[in-house]
Order: sequence, then C-alpha cells, then structure tokens
Amino acid sequence: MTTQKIIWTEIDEAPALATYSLLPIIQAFTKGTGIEVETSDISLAGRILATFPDRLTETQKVPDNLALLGELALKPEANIIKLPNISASIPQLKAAIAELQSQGYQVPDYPEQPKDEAEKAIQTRYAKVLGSAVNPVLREGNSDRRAPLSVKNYAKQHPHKMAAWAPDSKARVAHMTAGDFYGSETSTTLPKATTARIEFVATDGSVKVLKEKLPLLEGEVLDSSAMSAKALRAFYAEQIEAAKKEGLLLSLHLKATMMKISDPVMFGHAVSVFYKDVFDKHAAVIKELGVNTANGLGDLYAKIQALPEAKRAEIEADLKAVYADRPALAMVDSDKGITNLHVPNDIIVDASMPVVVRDAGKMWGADGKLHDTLAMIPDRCYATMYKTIIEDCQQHGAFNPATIGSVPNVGLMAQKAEEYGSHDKTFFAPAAGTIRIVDADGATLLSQKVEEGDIFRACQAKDAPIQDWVKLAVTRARLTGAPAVFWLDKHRAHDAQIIAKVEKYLENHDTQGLDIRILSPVDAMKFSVARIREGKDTISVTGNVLRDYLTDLFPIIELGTSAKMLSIVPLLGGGGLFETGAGGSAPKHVQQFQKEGYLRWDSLGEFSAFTASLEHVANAYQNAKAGVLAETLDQAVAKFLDNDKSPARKVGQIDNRGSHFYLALYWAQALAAQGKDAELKARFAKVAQQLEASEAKINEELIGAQGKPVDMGGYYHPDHAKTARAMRPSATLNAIIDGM
Ligand SMILES: NC(=O)C1=CN([C@@H]2O[C@H](COP(=O)(O)OP(=O)(O)OC[C@H]3O[C@@H](n4cnc5c(N)ncnc54)[C@H](OP(=O)(O)O)[C@@H]3O)[C@@H](O)[C@H]2O)C=CC1
Ligand SMILES: O=C(O)CCC(=O)C(=O)O
Ligand SMILES: [Mg+2]
Repeated sequence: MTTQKIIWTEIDEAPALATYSLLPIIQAFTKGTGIEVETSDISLAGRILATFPDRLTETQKVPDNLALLGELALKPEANIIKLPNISASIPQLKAAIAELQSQGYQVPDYPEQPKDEAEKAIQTRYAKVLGSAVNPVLREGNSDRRAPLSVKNYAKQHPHKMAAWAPDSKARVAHMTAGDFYGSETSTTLPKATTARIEFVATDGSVKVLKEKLPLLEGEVLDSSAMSAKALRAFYAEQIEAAKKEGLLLSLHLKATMMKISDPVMFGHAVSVFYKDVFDKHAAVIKELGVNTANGLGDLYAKIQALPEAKRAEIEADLKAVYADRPALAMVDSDKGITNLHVPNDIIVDASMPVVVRDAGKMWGADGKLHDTLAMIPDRCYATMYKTIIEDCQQHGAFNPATIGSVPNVGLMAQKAEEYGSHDKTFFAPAAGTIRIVDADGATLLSQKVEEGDIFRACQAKDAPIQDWVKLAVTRARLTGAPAVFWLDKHRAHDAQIIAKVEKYLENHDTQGLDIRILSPVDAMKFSVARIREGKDTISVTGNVLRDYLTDLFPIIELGTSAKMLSIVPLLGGGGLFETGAGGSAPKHVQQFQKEGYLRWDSLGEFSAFTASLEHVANAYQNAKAGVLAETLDQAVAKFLDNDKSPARKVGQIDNRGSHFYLALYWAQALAAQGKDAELKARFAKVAQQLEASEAKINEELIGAQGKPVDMGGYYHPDHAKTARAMRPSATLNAIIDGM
C-alpha cells in the first residue's frame, strides 16, 4: 500500500498544547489506513534553533522545517495541516531567546541596535524569524474560509452572548483623512517582466539604493504608498484630545505582528505622542538608553530599570502624571496595569475590533469596567469598513447569532500578495526626497514624495494568483448560490488595477445566473450586514488584508470565535494546505492552563481542517479508507456539537482534553456504525466499546487533573515529557488510544 503523508505542524501556545492530546488520537485512528500523520516543528522556538545551528551542539540541532515545508507546499503531494503560530514581535522574540538560553541553548541575544557587522549579521538572521514568518512561506494558494454548515447551525441553536448597544453609544472609529497609505497610493500593472530597484532620491539629487533587485512578472500589479509620520502624529494628537473631550476610552488597533516593519513603528509614534511630556522632558536619557518605542511603552519601563533609583523613580512618576491630562487608555490587563500601548502585539486589529463589535463598542478600562472606545485605525484602506459596521450596530443594534446569515471569504493570498508581502519593500525615508521604483531600463514605474521618517511601502500581486482567486470566487458562488462581492474601492489606486483584472477574468467563466458584484469596502460592508440581518449569506471576495480581517470579524460575530472556521488553501501546485480556524494562538489560554490546569482551547478548527485534509487524500489518491475516515469524522463532529462537548470556560467543566475524548468516542462509534469498510468497522467496534465502557472513569481522571498549577518546563519551548503528561492525564484513555 502506498502511504500518503499528512504533515501536522507543531507550533506555539494553546494550539500546541492541544496537539499533545489530540494528535495521539489522530495517529491512532489513521494507523494502518495508508495515511501517515507526521509532525513538523515550526514553532517560534524551533525556528530560532533552526536559524543558529552554528551555536548549538550536535544533539541540540534541529532541521529547518519551515524551509522544507515551503518546498513541499509547491508540490502536488503537499498535504499540510497548519495550526496558528506566534507571529513574534521583538518583545516575544527576546522572551523566547531568553528561555532557550536558560535551557542551555547558546543562541545569541537579539541585537536591537547592532554595534558592529557581526551583530548586524545576527539581526539579519533573526529578521527571518520575526513577525509573520510562517504564513507567507506556506500560503502558496488562495484562501477559502467559511463556517462549516454544522458549526453554523450549532451557533444558531446555541447563540453566544452579544452585548446590547446603548442608544447613546458614543463609540467610534477614527482614521486619518490625508497623508496615509490610502491617500498616497499609486499603482500600475506591469506590461512586461523586469527587474526593478527601489531607491531614495534626496532633495540634492543624490541617490541611495534601498533594494537592489525587485523581480517583477508581466501582468503583475505593483503599488507604492507612503504614510506621513507628521500626519500620523498629528492624527494621534488630535484623537487623544478628542477622546479626552468626548469621555471615550482611547484605543489603537494595528497589525504589528503580520505587518512587522511598518506597524510597530506606527505603534511607536502613538506611544511617543501619548507620553509626549515624558519623551520631551527625558529625551536625552531615553535616547541614551536606546528605548525603542516600536516595542511599546514596556520597552521604556524595561530600560529605565538600568538607571539610578532616583532617576528611574522620577521618570516613573512623570509617566504616571501623564494620565492626569490624557484620556483613559484601553487596557489589556487592568489588574497588572498593562495598557494598549505597553506592547505592540497585545491588541491586534483583526482580533480586537470584532470584540469591540461583540462588546457593543466597548473595551476594558483601568477600572476593570467596559467603556465606549474611540478606536484609532490610522489608515483608511481598512478603517472605513470597521467604521461602517460600528455605525450599523449603533443604528440597528447587536447582531443576533441565532438568526443571522453568514459571510464566508475567498481571499487573494498566494505568493505573498499585497501588503502581507511588503516587508522587504518597506522603508523609512532617511530624509526629505523621493522614493521611487525604477525598472531595468531606468524608467520610473512609481514614486512617492517623502519627508524624513515617512514609511514607504511597495506591494505586489501576481497575475496567476489573481486569476485563481477569481476562479475560486466563481466556484464558491456557483456551489452556494450566494452573491459574491468583490470588496474593491475604485478610488484606491491598487484596487482600480485589480478591478480591471477581475472584470477581464470573470469573462473566462460561466457566471450566468450568479450575482457577482464589485463594491467598495464601505458599500460591501453595508450590503453584507444588511443581508446577514435578514439571515442571508454573502460571499466576501477580498484581498489579503481584508481576508484576514473579515475572517475574524464575521466568525466572531456569527460563531463567537474564529477558531471554528474551516480554512482551506487549495495550493497552486495542486496540494492542499488546511489551516485550523482563522484566529491565533490564544496566549490567554496558556496562562489559564499554567495557573489552574484548565485549557479552554477549542479544537473544532483542527477537527474541520483534518476532515478536509482526509477528503483531499480520498479524492487525490482514491484512498477509500481516507474517505470513510473523513465522512465519519464529520459525523462525529456533528454529534460533538449536538451534545455540546466543546470546552467550557472554568475548572470542573469539560476542557480541551475532555473534548478530545468525546471526539474520539463519537468518531469510533461512527466508524463502527458505517458499512463501507468492514475492516475499519470491526476494528473500531472494539475501540468504541472500550471508550463507552470507560466514559465515567476517563471523565473523572480528566476533570480530576484540573484545578492546580501546571509546570510545562517552558512557555516557548516546553518540556515535551512534562507537557505530554499534563495534556494526557487519563491513564485509562491513554491505554485505549495507545493500544490501538
Ligand atoms: N494563522 C496564524 O498563524 C495566526 C497567528 N496569530 C498569532 O497568535 C497570537 C495571538 O493573537 P491574537 O490576535 O491575540 O488572537 P487569538 O485568536 O490568539 O486570541 C483572541 C481570542 O480568540 C479566542 N480564541 C482564539 N482561538 C480560540 C480557540 N481555539 N478556542 C477558544 N477561543 C479561541 C479567545 O477569545 P475569547 O476569550 O474572547 O473567547 C482568545 O483570547 C499572535 O502571536 C498572533 O500573531 C494570530 C492570528 C492568526
Ligand atoms: O500571519 C499572521 O501573523 C496572522 C495571520 C492571520 O491573522 C490570519 O491569517 O488570519
Ligand atoms: Mg487573522
């Protein structure tokens, strides 16, 4: 029998913990079916170790799994389950490095301000680990994200809580009106392939090359845009005043994880504007300490620890004094005094704004209470659609998960499309002048006028992925009968180029009888939310950023969490990438697990992804057993939902581990009940019977393990044996699974 390999990625935080319990079950169930589920460690810690083999002993060395998976993703045999991983900010990277060092791995410190060439080289190596380092490598296809029907139906029957909107809600989204990426964007479609370069031209005419080689394909869409530092700072200053005047809680929503070059700096400007008095008064000391506001106010707090006691106390007192005449700040942890501005990776727009919608325009204040927020989302490319949904709720009230329709997404993502591939084409203007993209013949393709500190960004979207994306949209529209709306703004330079392509490529497909529209994000949002309020579904067909934002927004509104999404990436090379959910790695859940031995992570996303991965094996390799496994897993998930076996929230109730037991039980029962494969039927009849007979005992053992602190022997690089013990505390269940 030929075997088909499914790669299960090992990643970070809550989903990594869940894997310790779920994967043994999956491996046991697929045993002897021609399917091998293998792991590949692409965790933040694993990627750091893979980057510095020269610093490690032979036994400490690990392969560069991410590079290997990146190659695999291009091949037809690829079948990868990708769980969400940490997109590390610098504070997270530094914490992971410190932990590895404490475990005896001699990886170098992260040099924030490299002093020499050697340190510069280390920083360059770490740059590959920073931010969203995994997704762009594996996402060699476009994205199809939606709530599986069974999950949507479950949500309608068991609607989660949505806060009621007060008639006098003052919550609002604030964005810039000029000087942002939206306003400055220019875009072109390449008439022929070329290798361009990006250069800065100073006002005196001198030229500095910023990027030597930018290979461009024929038909590719290329953009340039710039964010004015001055305009951004003025915007922050204005909104700080406005929040104070309007009595609103000030919050800032960026994507500092994925947009690892631009957004931390935009975050840093907010820090230095909000705490302006301190940054002005102590400018010299702050400079000498090398405080980097891009790492948040937390960096200032950390670095002043090195100062003499009196100076440190003075700065701390001055920081406290700032709050007296500033608006209240949204809090991440009001007990510990962690504000929105402490670290750039705590409040991330795709996850944070949906929660603002769910909580009726409110965020947590320092008093531990919810307050109306003024949500700053500087750039207009994406702020306006959030503004629209907030205003819709103020007008029409909260969405009702029991009755609303669905907004699934078809997202342009392949080959580092758009802003999410712009990291190596993002630069800070060294002085006033122009930053331009010049083709191989010396002709300027695009350019931006800049002042010192402005953020220049170039983005690419290749033609083949765009064609595939249009096709996927038509396919989904045909399969579902729902209208498909391209969220494109003809007033935005990039979108205007894409609209031309969409119109052209739609002609390649039979669209008769389909409702396909192109609407601006504001109009698309209005259209889609009006329809969901009527219980109707509308497919959103979007670029890469809106794909990310909308697939958290609508699932959180519809299902309570984006973890329950089905997230399929049909790879352009013919393979499949199956992502689990649309959310992140839920650090909050790990903290709860460490503190009280309770893991809230819901693995429904993993269940759905694995079902889709099995279906792919069944279809691509005519593996009938894979088909039976997929079908029965789907039935098991339906029963799992019916019987409400998802993790609850508190000690004493079912948690992630208990939910896996029930999945195993229902899956075994479904396999025992099916008639398509006698061998599987016989094998699982026995397993089902064992699991049924031990249900009470297993529950007792699983719940008995809760309620006490758990030592995992590490956060970023936990001890395998300790974590496995904590995540598999039922000897009875383990004996059945390991005995299969
Ligand atoms: N695809 C990827 O690889 C992604 C990675 N990330 C990374 O994840 C990290 C954390 O990101 P963050 O934006 O805070 O988002 P998360 O999605 O990790 O967390 C937000 C909240 O979502 C809920 N949630 C998410 N997943 C589950 C689940 N399976 N079961 C139950 N609840 C869940 C919880 O909210 P509640 O308490 O409200 O129920 C959680 O606190 C960052 O490092 C980020 O870069 C983020 C997004 C995607
Ligand atoms: O890659 C990342 O940093 C996050 C991606 C993300 O949020 C998503 O795909 O939904
Ligand atoms: Mg996201």
